[in-house]
Amino acid sequence: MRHYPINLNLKGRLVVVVGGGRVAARKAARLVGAGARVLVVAPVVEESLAALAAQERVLHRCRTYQPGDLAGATLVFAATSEPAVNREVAREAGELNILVDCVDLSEDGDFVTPAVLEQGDLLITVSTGGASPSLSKRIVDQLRPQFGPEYGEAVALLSAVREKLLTEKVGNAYNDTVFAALAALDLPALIKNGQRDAIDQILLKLSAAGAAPGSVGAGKEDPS
Ligand SMILES: C[C@@]1(CC(=O)O)C2=NC(=C\c3[nH]c(c(CCC(=O)O)c3CC(=O)O)Cc3[nH]c(c(CC(=O)O)c3CCC(=O)O)/C=C3\N/C(=C\2)[C@@H](CCC(=O)O)[C@]3(C)CC(=O)O)/[C@H]1CCC(=O)O
Ligand SMILES: NC(=O)c1ccc[n+]([C@@H]2O[C@H](COP(=O)([O-])OP(=O)(O)OC[C@H]3O[C@@H](n4cnc5c(N)ncnc54)[C@H](O)[C@@H]3O)[C@@H](O)[C@H]2O)c1
Repeated sequence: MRHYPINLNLKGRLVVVVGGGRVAARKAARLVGAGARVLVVAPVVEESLAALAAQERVLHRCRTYQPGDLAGATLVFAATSEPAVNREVAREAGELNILVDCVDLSEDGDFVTPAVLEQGDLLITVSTGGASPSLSKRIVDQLRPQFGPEYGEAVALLSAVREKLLTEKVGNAYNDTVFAALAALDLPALIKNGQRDAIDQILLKLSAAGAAPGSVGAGKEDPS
C-alpha cells in the first residue's frame, strides 16, 4: 500500500485550492461540505465555483498563483491545468510542510482523493492510489444501490444510542452488551422496510437494565 487512509476533520481549517476548473470545483465543493475555509486562487473559475464565491462559501483570489498564497493552509490542492504551476505549488507546500494533492501527477503530491459514497455520516471511499480514478468511480457507482439513505439513518440512530449510553452512568459491560446486540441487528434493513416500531421495541428491550432509549427511538413517537 502506498497511501495511508484517513478521514480528516477540516472544520474551520484553511484549505487552499489553486486552479478554478472542473477538478478544482469538485475538490472545493467537498471541502466546503466538510466545513473547511476554502481559498481558491485562479484567474478564471467555472460556474459552480463562481456561485460558491458569490455566496461567500469560498474566498476567490482572482489571479494566477503567487508564492505566499499557501500561508496558513492546513492542506493544499494543486489543481491548475498547468503542470509547471502545479509543481511550483507542490514545491512551496513542501517547504511549508503542508500536505498537497497534485491532481495531475499524484507522484508529486502527498495524498490523493478517493471516490466517495456518502449517506449521512457513513463514508465509503475507494482509491486505486492514483492508478485508475475511473475504476474508483465505477466501484462507487456499483456500491451505490446497496447503500441507500437507510444507512445514513441507521448510523444516526446508532450514534444517538452510543452518545446516550456513554453519557449515562451505565457500566462498561452493559454498554458492550448493547453495542454487540445493535451491531448484530441489520438496522438498515429494518429502517428500509419501515419497521420502526420493531426497532423501538428492540431498543426498549436492550435498555431494560436501566438506559432508557428516550429520544433516540426510531419511531415518530418518543418510546420512553
Ligand atoms: C475519484 C475522483 C475523486 C475526486 O476527484 O474527488 C478522482 N478522480 C475523479 C474523476 C476523474 N478523474 C479523471 C477523469 C477523466 C476521465 C477519466 O480518465 O476517467 C475523471 C472523471 C471526471 O472528472 O468526471 C482523470 C484523472 N484523474 C487524475 C488524473 C491525473 C493522472 O493521470 O495522474 C487524470 C487524468 C487527467 C488527464 O490526463 O486527462 C488524478 C486523480 N484523480 C483522483 C481522484 C486521484 C486518484 C484516485 C484514485 O486513487 O483512484 C488523483 C490521482 C488525484 C486527485 O484528484 O486527488 C474523481 C471521481 C469523482 C466521482 O466519483 O464523481
Ligand atoms: N484529479 C482529477 O480528478 C482530474 C480529472 C481530470 C483532469 N485532471 C487534471 O487536472 C487538470 C485540471 O483539470 P480541469 O478540468 O479542472 O482544467 P480546466 O482547464 O477546466 O481548469 C484549469 C484551471 O486552472 C486555472 N489556472 C491556470 N493557470 C493558473 C495559474 N498560474 N494559477 C492559478 N490558476 C491557474 C485556470 O484559470 C482554470 O481555472 C487537468 O489539466 C488534468 O491534468 C485531473
